[in-house]
Amino acid sequence: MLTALLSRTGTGWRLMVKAALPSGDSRSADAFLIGQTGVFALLISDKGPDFETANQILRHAKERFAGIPGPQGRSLAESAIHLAVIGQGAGDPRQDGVHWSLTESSLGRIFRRDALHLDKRSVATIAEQAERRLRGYLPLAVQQPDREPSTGGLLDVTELIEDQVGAAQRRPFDSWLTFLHPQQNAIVKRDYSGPARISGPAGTGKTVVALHRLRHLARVSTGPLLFTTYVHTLPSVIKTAFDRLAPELDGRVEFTNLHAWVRRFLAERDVPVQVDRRKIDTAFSFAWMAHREKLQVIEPSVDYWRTELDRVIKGRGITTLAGYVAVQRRGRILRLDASQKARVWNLYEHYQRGLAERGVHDYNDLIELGRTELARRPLETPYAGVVVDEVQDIPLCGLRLLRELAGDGPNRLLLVGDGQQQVYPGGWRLSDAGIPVQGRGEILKVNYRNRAEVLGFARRFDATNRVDDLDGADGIALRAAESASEGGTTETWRGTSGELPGALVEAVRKLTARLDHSALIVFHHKDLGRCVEILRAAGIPTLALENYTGAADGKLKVGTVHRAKGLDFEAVLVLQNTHESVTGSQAEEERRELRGRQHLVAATRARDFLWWGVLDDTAPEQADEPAKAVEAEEDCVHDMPISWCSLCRKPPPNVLSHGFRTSGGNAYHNDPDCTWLRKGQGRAHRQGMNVHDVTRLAWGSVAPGELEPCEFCCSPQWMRRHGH
Ligand SMILES: Nc1ncnc2c1ncn2[C@@H]1O[C@H](COP(=O)(O)OP(=O)(O)OP(=O)(O)O)[C@@H](O)[C@H]1O
Repeated sequence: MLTALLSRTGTGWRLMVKAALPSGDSRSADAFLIGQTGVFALLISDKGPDFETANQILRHAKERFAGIPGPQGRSLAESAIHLAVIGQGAGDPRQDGVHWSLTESSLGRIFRRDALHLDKRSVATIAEQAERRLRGYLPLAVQQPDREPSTGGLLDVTELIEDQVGAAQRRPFDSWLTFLHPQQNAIVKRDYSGPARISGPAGTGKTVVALHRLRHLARVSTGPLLFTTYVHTLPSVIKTAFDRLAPELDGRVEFTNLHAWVRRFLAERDVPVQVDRRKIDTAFSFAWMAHREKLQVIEPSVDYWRTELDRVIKGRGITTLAGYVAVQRRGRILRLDASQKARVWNLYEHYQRGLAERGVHDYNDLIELGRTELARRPLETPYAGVVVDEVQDIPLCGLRLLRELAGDGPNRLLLVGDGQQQVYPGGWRLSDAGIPVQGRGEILKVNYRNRAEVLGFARRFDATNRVDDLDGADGIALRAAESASEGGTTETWRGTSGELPGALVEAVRKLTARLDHSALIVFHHKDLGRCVEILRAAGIPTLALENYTGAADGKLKVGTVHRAKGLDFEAVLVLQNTHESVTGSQAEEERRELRGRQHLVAATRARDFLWWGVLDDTAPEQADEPAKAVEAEEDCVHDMPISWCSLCRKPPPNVLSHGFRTSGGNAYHNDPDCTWLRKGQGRAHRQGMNVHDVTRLAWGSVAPGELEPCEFCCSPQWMRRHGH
């Protein structure tokens, strides 16, 4: 056994062995092995230690290695220290999450190159410190023969192993796996008597700390653990990172998004639930048709009112008009008096009837069903800990559910997020959800992700925080974050749709980062379609962010900011579209705030390089060019239905062949037969336009009259801007 360990010292591993073996001291390790995969306290024993002994040996190891300084004022994290028991009778190598059980033949797991956490310099620094701190241990190493290319024996074997794992070896070191800021280190182990909150600006390591803490909780508790978030793409990427941090905890922590968790829970309990996006949209469209006139005089945007239903009324679990009248609508700038709220309530009731008639639930209903079921019969095996990341985007009803799921016990609930990065509308106070965090709020301030140049660029965005980061107290803005790394590059571009293909492809080609460590982020689906088409034509491989799991695949990641939040990439390209209405209304002010936060999120996804492109087709001299007219048609920025002819209730004409006519705020086809649908459908697909409802119509899932104009496209401003 010792020979096998000694042989590794020829490839940079450092070994320290107890001076007297057997020592009869069962509270400390027989040996320590330090290398690029971490620090291993080794116990040579055929019979695995009991839980208490294993913890004691680990504790001893952590005490000896605690606080070993690393780069940038950080110190060695406990997660870098492992206990491995090596003997004859080892079974499952990841037995109980506290120690690894290995035999001589499975010893190689320690040396696996797909889990490199430390560079060679850090290994040397830690070993030097360890030699000073570990009394009673002797450093041992093989004599290094002069390494001729033809040298035979042991080193050849290890070189062979290195060759086999060459690809994995080349990956960059994620130093967050082993070195944490003292404040981060403290949060990982802190005991919280109730729900706790980690806030702090983008890139300050909130998620990193949450993962270290999950690992810590897994070791000090026995129940299952849950990591959840609102975004459905994030959990799988975070799981990949967690597997690198704590490979021994395989399966102990569940990573899933909130809605997926509720769906699974309801399925297990045989609670019928029917969520159908199309039917939900249809129910809303009908309700809107019936009530829009009364609401448009307050605020013309259909989006605005849908958000009011989703995020305020249903998102906050309001079920009576009196409750709605009384509520403070956090995150909404436009004030509504009681009579205006009564009009909104009519819309809500109509919508609810629509859902019931169609036998469907929306996403808020799903959460409420989950809450009801949980109250009826709590979980048989409660979670030992629940971590909620990107908490700022979770609706209030979701927060309530998570609180009920986690319970009030110590260390049960950890809420992680940053109000400046809210990419969906709305707002809340933690106290609204009955979650008290006083005295258990942590704020991280050192940004480790973005190099100084990138951080400087992102700080320019005016991102108003509309959720409370510390239950009433203000959070820390990105402007106040400290920068941990120098350098970085930013580039900007501004141009028209016609110039975009050349500029975008050039920007991608110039990337020095690997394509799969890079991403393109946009803010609207139609820009996404446009960019993907450009990249496809240029032969650049892409992967939609919704399919990204953190695996390396050689492809550029592409998606909207909603899918990119919480992630980071070495290089990021962002495409902003200047097309925004300018009515100066309060609702628009809210949209502008939201956009500011979304811009901040997009910019802070970049570690080293940020390309910020601005698509601007509004230059007056270009307005009359025929080619631009097609672009104008594509310029509906909403995911809502595209414009409909007020006369025949069919989709809009292709502006080149038919054009619009407006009267009294309505839009009419110029084509008397309104044949746009038949002619335009294929074209719409090809152009990556907002074809959502064209397709719905073609599938027959809705009747023409059920759909509504996109208020943005049909707005007088839009018409004027595009010469209609
Ligand atoms: N202690 C650390 N040492 C080195 N790098 C770190 C450390 N903490 C965080 N980082 C780096 O910063 C990046 C951002 O960390 P993380 O995603 O946890 O930040 P965050 O605060 O959750 O960010 P956001 O709110 O923007 O999603 C990590 O991918 C990691 O590379």
